[in-house]
Amino acid sequence: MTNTLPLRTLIVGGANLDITGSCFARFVPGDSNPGLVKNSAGGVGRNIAENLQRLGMNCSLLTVLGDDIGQALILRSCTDAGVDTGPIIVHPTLTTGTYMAINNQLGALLAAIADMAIIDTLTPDQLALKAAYFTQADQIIIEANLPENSIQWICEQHSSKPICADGVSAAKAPRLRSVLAHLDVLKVNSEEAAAILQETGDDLALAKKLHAKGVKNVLLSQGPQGVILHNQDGTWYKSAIKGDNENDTGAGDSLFAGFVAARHLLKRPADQLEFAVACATFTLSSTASVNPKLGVHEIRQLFLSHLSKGAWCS
Ligand SMILES: Nc1ncnc2c1ncn2[C@@H]1O[C@H](COP(=O)(O)OP(=O)(O)OP(=O)(O)O)[C@@H](O)[C@H]1O
Ligand SMILES: O=c1[nH]cc([C@@H]2O[C@H](CO)[C@@H](O)[C@H]2O)c(=O)[nH]1
Repeated sequence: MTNTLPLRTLIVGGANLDITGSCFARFVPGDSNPGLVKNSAGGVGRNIAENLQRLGMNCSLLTVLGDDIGQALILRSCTDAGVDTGPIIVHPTLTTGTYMAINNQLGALLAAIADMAIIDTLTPDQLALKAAYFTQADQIIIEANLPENSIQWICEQHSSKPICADGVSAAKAPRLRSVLAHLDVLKVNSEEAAAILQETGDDLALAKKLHAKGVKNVLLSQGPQGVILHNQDGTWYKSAIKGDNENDTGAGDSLFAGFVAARHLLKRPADQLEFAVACATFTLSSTASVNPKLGVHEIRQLFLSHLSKGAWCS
């Protein structure tokens, strides 16, 4: 099997400096907790780009960075992975997006703050300056960090290309509400699905409603429970894999990227979902927001050795 997917993918979205503090012992609110604080490159769009590139796709990242230390870290992370940074815009005064997360001693998120004012400058006018990257792309990935009018602009201008989207957070996911009918794949968790639909319900019911609103493939992640895929051909479930959980951050981004890549690597939806879950598990075992050791070969060896050769596309 070849591990190179020739598809040129343009990812438009956020890039952050992730500052993650993990407690050594039980978290005590209102006090200083001994622990480990780590900086890593993050942001949903950037994470997806790095994951996809490491899985063999040909990725360009369109985001906006400040002229600061975050820029250097993020550019290096992309370059190390092989992501094309050509479309990236540098803003002269605003600070690079920053995400500050506090994890408990098991690596699970307790609270986080996302300071991403800079991404509001990624307006349709700015995106239009990068027209060549949109034209060259075989598929486009967007996420809900983007301003709503930019999301709409991309979906209207490039409706002939497959567009996949990530809901990011319950606060931002509603920005995707008006473009659901344009989406080939939408990755959400339960809270994001409910926020888009403005109603609650069980996860399968939410996934079905998003599909009824025009999303072709709904990927609804359920944390430690696993994930649901729903499309016109049916519904698939995959349980999460229990493993060493170093850091929750980025598992969903890796799941999404794993699924997008797996659709070109594996024939059956059940296997594609299994590949995606394996990517999420692999990320959870890393202290960074993306596991730098990710690769198709690694996922295949560690998690999918039971699949026959015929399950793979080539
Ligand atoms: N505690 C866990 N144990 C095992 N697997 C997990 C755990 N938490 C998450 N996962 C895996 O990661 C996937 C994505 O997790 P989750 O549903 O929390 O995504 P998310 O809400 O988008 O998270 P994030 O915003 O941190 O990326 C799940 O579908 C599951 O496969
Ligand atoms: O509003 C946001 N919160 C968090 C993130 C990023 O999510 C990643 C984890 O899924 C993490 O890297 C953070 O920067 C974002 O891009 N926007």
